[in-house]
Amino acid sequence: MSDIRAYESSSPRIAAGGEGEFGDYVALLKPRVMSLVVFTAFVGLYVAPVSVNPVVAFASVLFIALGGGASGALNMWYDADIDAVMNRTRKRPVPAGRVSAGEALGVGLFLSGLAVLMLGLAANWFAAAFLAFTIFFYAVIYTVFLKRSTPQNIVIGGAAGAFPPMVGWACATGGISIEPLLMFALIFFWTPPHFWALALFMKEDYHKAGVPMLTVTHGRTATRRHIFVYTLVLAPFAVALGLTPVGGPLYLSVALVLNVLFIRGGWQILRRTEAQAQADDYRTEKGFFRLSLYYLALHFAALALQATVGTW
Ligand code: HEM
Ligand SMILES: CC(C)=CCC/C(C)=C/CC/C(C)=C/COP(=O)(O)OP(=O)(O)O
Repeated sequence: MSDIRAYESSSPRIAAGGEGEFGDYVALLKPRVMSLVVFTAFVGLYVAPVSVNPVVAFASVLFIALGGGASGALNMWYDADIDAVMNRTRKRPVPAGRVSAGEALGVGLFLSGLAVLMLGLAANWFAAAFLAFTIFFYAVIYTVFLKRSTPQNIVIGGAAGAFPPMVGWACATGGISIEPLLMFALIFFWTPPHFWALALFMKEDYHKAGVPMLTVTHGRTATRRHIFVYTLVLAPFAVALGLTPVGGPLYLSVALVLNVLFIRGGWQILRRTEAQAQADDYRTEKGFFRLSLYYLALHFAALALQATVGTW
């Protein structure tokens, strides 16, 4: 029996079905995380060198958002057993018994199908197929296979979160080129420091749930080293994007400042001892996690602004 089915049958409220309210179904779609995913998809579409009918653009972003949300519901269906154990996630609708696992699966599958179909009709079938692949990557490759089996889970799984700007670009152009590939690289190499910073101050959660996050398998010192190395690997991709046709002086200046700050943050994380971190309740690590969110949002905001005022 899979973990999730074992969990469902041991939980009568879940097996019997929940009494979810509208807000619970919205929570299934992980709206806060997806907001940044959707923003990167929008920017991918917006900066593409093809003018898109505003209605088509709006519909495309809406259906990408729906697909992203659907993949979140599928993740919550499969991960209900893990989510029930971790403090951060135990109040989610499925582990808390407000929505049944079956319902989460149904919502996830239905919205995935709807989003892919509608994106195909609104934009093009290449973009729709790419969206379908992205949902599959997050809900199946990351959630089902990688998350529980390897500390490289989020490194490889991070690709799912890095695809949306490519999907956005594909909506506008019907294809892919170097600019969306660099946007992909920007998110792909950003994800490990983003997540491992959080894992540093939430290690107990993952340990309890038996999820092989790097902090659990290799310890915090190794995780600190990994974070710093990724900030170094990330910077050239972020800056290189500014040298492509979607770049310009504004983006480049923002990227330079953000990458200096991010590398400095990674360096501070590296230099900290566990005793120091515990003494101030992981203040630096929490600050670095917050910085990671600004880092990505501001890169994409700068790209959009650059496209508005004019690129190279
Ligand atoms: C495999 C890749 C990733 C992992 C494992 C990961 C993990 C996490 C976790 C565990 C949180 C904690 C807070 C929460 O539950 O809300 C979080 C927060 C967040 N993540 Fe990620 N993340 C990943 C990729 C991404 C990507 C690609 C984006 C956007 C492009 C993103 C955007 C966010 C945002 C905006 C938050 C803050 C949510 C809030 O306000 O609470 N993450 N991430
Ligand atoms: C368009 C489309 C399909 C987008 C998908 C984008 C995507 C995969 C974003 C990654 C999101 C994310 C928060 C992963 C968290 O890992 P987790 O699920 O292990 O986190 P948890 O512990 O909070 O459940």
